[in-house]
Amino acid sequence: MTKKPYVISNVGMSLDGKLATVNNDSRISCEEDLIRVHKIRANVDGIMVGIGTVLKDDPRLTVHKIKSDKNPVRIVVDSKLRIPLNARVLNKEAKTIIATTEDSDEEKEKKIKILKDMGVEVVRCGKGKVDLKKLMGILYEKGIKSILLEGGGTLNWGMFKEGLVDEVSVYIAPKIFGGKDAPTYVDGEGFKTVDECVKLELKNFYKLGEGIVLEFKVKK
Ligand SMILES: NC(=O)C1=CN([C@@H]2O[C@H](COP(=O)(O)OP(=O)(O)OC[C@H]3O[C@@H](n4cnc5c(N)ncnc54)[C@H](O)[C@@H]3O)[C@@H](O)[C@H]2O)C=CC1
Ligand SMILES: Nc1nc(O)c(N)c(N[C@@H]2O[C@H](COP(=O)(O)O)[C@@H](O)[C@H]2O)n1
Repeated sequence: MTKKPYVISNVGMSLDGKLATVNNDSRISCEEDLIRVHKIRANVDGIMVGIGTVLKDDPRLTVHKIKSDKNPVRIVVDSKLRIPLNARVLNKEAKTIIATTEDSDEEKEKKIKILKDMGVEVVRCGKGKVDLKKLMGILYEKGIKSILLEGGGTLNWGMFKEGLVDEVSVYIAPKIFGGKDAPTYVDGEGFKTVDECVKLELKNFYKLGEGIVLEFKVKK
């Protein structure tokens, strides 16, 4: 495989592995944990989320919980180019790359032009859905050598399935959300057998606020 950025996957989840409640309330991390996450943000070249997260959370994806003179590049994986033009991730606080497919129609080409005029970079790879392996190679060539992957569950699945995640850190809040339709840390279709699944090596764990942080290396 061509060179790729080092990818750290981070989420805040309930004890039952949910990223949000069935009504999409995703206020899981305590303040101490958000500060921990922003320290990671300040030390990576890129922060990546899926369009589902942008549509539901309208995140800023900047370093705003701690002082930092640098904001990483924001990367949104958005196969069908659903990003609203007023999304906060498109503001001027940091550079933004939208990764979309090579699929084309008149409306999509118009939107790409508007995004480019706004100063947003659009990268195209894959058909039907974004080719995440190719995307990683493209981002590496652009100088993005490390990425904090901040979800959601669909993009996390895509990244784990393709073997693109190197490190995992999760904050587990002592809460149970329940709900079979509530988003989980890793959604998608899932691995069929334990043999196929992603294996992790526990590196560190500690109590933070009322929850716990777990840190793993992905076994390759
Ligand atoms: N508690 C936490 O730490 C976090 C919670 N969330 C929650 O997660 C939920 C959003 O998650 P999802 O709806 O799953 O959306 P998502 O953020 O995972 O985005 C999914 C989108 O990724 C795009 N995509 C393109 N190529 C792909 C590929 N090859 N593989 C996978 N995805 C690809 C598709 O356009 C797809 O619709 C929200 O409820 C949000 O609040 C999100 C991030 C962190
Ligand atoms: N670490 C963590 N804990 C939670 O409880 C969360 N809900 C999230 N969400 C992620 O952070 C993004 C919000 O970023 P901004 O503060 O707007 O910069 C959100 O979109 C999720 O990716 N993370």
